[in-house]
Amino acid sequence: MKANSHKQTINIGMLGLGTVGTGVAKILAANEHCIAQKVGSAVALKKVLVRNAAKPRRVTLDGLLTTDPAAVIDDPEIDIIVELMGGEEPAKDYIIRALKAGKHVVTANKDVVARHGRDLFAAAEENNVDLLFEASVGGGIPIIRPLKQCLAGNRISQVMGIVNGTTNYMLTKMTADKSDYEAVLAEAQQKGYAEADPTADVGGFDAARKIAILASIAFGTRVTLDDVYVEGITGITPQDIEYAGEFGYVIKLLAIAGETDKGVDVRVHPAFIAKNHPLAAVNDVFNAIFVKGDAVGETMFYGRGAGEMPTASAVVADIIDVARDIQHGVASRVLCTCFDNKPLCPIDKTEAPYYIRLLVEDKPGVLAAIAGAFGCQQVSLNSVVQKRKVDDWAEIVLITYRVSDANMRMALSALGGMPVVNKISSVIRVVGE
Ligand SMILES: NC(=O)C1=CN([C@@H]2O[C@H](COP(=O)(O)OP(=O)(O)OC[C@H]3O[C@@H](n4cnc5c(N)ncnc54)[C@H](OP(=O)(O)O)[C@@H]3O)[C@@H](O)[C@H]2O)C=CC1
Ligand SMILES: N[C@@H](CC=O)C(=O)O
Ligand code: NA
Repeated sequence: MKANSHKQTINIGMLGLGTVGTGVAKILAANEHCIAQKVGSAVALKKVLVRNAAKPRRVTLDGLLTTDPAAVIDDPEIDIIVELMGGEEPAKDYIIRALKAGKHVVTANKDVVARHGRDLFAAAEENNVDLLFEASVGGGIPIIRPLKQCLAGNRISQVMGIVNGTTNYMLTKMTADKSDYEAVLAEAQQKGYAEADPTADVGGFDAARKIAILASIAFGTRVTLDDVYVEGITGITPQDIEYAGEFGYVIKLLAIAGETDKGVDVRVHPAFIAKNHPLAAVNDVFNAIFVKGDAVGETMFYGRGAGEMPTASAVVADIIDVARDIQHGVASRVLCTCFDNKPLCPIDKTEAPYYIRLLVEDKPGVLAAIAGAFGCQQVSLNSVVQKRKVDDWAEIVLITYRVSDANMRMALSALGGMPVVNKISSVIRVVGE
């Protein structure tokens, strides 16, 4: 340890005291002694920015709350800014201001990292400070640090998993208890899993931000939110969940990134996944991320992907890492790792088997006509089921063999134009076959 850089107390300025901020304050207080042992000095909250200072809080932080961002960011005694406000602005502005003021930054904000990572890392590098964001993906699961450090000797070929706790909680309850969509979303919000605007969760954008961050690190090329193909779970119905079960699958919202010969494939969409696949057993708020490397082979990271204490666990670990760097007089050791500029694989070049549910006229020859429309686009049918009627229409459910997204779109467009087809109710990819 460099004697001249040793500090008695490392001061934290926190921006935000909501679900995660409250967890961080609790851990810093409860584990004060062992954190101090690990760092070699005290680590203390000095100021906390909130929007509404009069709001009741679940932690007592007498005299620390402020509604003035400058009182935190510009305080010369604050060493580390911990940003836990969420959203792109003003969070991005505050982070950049802090980095430019020579402060280290820890954030859980995937919105900012997924869209503005390049600017943030440039500012951190220019000012020779740390920028850590372990909580931004997978909540309490270690995944950023493993990818950047523990697996740094590998060429990573695939990262795939469940990275949104809210939707996994919802799909689990909708599958196991046949719970109503709106009711389970409200439960996930009440438990502190959902984003301030939960359309980011159910629309797939939260998972898209996370897979953009993971893909950037895994493949060493900048992937932003705008590069990710996104479908959420808003169209998933109890009928789809039931049919999935009958065919031997469960429905999960998957985030997938792979380096292929067509480019870097990065997408988020609901998927049928076989009941015996390890991801099928990842339930409730749990997340799991598979990473495949050329040396290590397959690894899987599993744990709670959202919620107060698991997320705060990752934030506090980052704070400890930065505090150790401060005590050792080092910084910005592992910043941006996007050394390449790789092309992206367009979604229409990806391939999968598909589950399709549609309503058609209930008369002879219709099934043959539908099979013919698929056949014209090289889509072969693996299984076809007709189980019930909806009003006067026959509900047909089918699973195709593997086909390109482009061919599937053309087949669906042809089907949509057929007079015997009333409605294409659902189209969901099958993954892991
Ligand atoms: N919740 C979770 O499970 C996880 C969250 N994250 C990320 O962590 C971050 C925080 O999430 P979470 O704790 O759930 O969010 P909350 O909405 O619970 O808390 C946000 C906090 O920030 C404060 N705040 C928001 N905007 C401003 C502003 N403009 N000026 C001052 N204060 C502001 C709020 O103040 P006030 O209290 O006065 O309203 C509140 O204390 C987000 O980036 C989120 O994506 C990451 C992983 C998991
Ligand atoms: N809303 C997010 C919170 C953690 O990132 C989720 O549900 O996973
Ligand atoms: Na994490």
